[in-house]
Amino acid sequence: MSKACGLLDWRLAQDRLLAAVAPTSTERVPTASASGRVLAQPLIARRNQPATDLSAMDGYAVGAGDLTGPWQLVGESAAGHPFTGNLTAGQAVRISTGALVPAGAKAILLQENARIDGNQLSTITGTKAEAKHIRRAAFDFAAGDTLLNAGTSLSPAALALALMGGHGIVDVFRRPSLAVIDSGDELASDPAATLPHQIPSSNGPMLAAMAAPYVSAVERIGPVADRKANLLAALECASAADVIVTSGGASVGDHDLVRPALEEWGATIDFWRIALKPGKPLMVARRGKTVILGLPGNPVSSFVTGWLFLLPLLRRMGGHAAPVPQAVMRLVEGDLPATHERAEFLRGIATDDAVAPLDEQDSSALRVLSQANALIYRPPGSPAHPAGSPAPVYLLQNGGIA
Ligand SMILES: Nc1nc2c(c(=O)[nH]1)N[C@H]1C(S)=C(S)[C@@H](COP(=O)(O)OP(=O)(O)OC[C@H]3O[C@@H](n4cnc5c(N)ncnc54)[C@H](O)[C@@H]3O)O[C@H]1N2
Ligand code: MOO
Repeated sequence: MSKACGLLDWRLAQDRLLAAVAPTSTERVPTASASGRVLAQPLIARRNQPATDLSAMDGYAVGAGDLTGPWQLVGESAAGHPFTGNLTAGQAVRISTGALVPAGAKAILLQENARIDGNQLSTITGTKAEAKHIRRAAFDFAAGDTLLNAGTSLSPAALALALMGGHGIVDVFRRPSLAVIDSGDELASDPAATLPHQIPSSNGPMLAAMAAPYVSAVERIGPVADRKANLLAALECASAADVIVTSGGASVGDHDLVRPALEEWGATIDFWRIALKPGKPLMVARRGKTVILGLPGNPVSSFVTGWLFLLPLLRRMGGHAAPVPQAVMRLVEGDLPATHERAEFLRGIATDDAVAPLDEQDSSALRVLSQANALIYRPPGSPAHPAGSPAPVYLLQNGGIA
């Protein structure tokens, strides 16, 4: 735990948020459209793969005996059109990749090594038919094998595996619904018509885009004026959502009304303000089954807290077994200053073995955030970090989860 006075350690805050939620219900969806959905049950193979021995190459399946031939051609086994006879010694059939290896066949002669003369098949000198070109029945998996565990998110490969395992429909967790509220008198909804005292309201669309893979629906509300009555009306409008996320108005200023509005709305504040930079004014509250995340308004603070709290929350509610981002180690190209009471997530550009911190680390600097592909993690109370030594880094492209 950090030494921050009055500020909650960000990992404890994350644990506390996630410990209080669980997936609620499941649904059955066609596997082909279940990309990114999370399995509610272990996926057990319903079939052997492959179901029978198959050829791995185009060529000729040959019967028992001398693997250098010659053989007599007696038919063809094409993909989807098996040869139904039984090959005896000295016999062969034309075979294509993926076609069923006929009964009695012992090896495959590659097409490139074959010489054909009428019905007669022989090998090019120095070559022979080989058993290694046969894919054995059930070599990939057998009926009854556990292919994927509950809590696994269906990657494109896992989705293909589920189909190959005989599952046209999968049991998955329902995803939560989300409402996103932007608040602040200075926010303009039309970025092309922004007056000098205004700024475009970018957090809501950013958070909605980040959350999109993990939610059943997103409703965007606002921008909402800095008046408690308006915030109360916005919360009421969002009340059917499983998760409500607000941005802005979370700090200590006179116009930071999210906390009083939540309290008046009947929500219980779980915690407010954590030892995190950027992202100190994070607030977590509940009303009934609804979880409310109050994120800071600064765009980078909103992004970082969205990434560290909102996305893990949505993943956990959607049944994901590993909802939090995982760090990798990279050598830092450049000195980093000491940190104080707050843990810091610095924007950087990571390559295969190194990470370069970006110059501008202001919590409103969107240009640098959009250039970054990684967040460099600096624990609270860290001494200055010398260039060339390793630090934990969270890669942003894949949500930090391999
Ligand atoms: N006296 C103190 N002042 C501040 C503290 C503090 O502890 N004491 N904390 C600072 C920190 S850290 C942060 S982070 C910010 C967060 O403040 P709020 O969550 O109350 O956010 P706002 O004041 O409403 O806005 C901050 C900044 O972000 C812009 N913003 C807000 N909403 C959006 C949006 N939807 N899209 C784009 N940009 C948005 C807003 O215009 C402000 O520029 O407080 C510090 N202050
Ligand atoms: O926490 Mo604020 O998010 O440092 O800018």
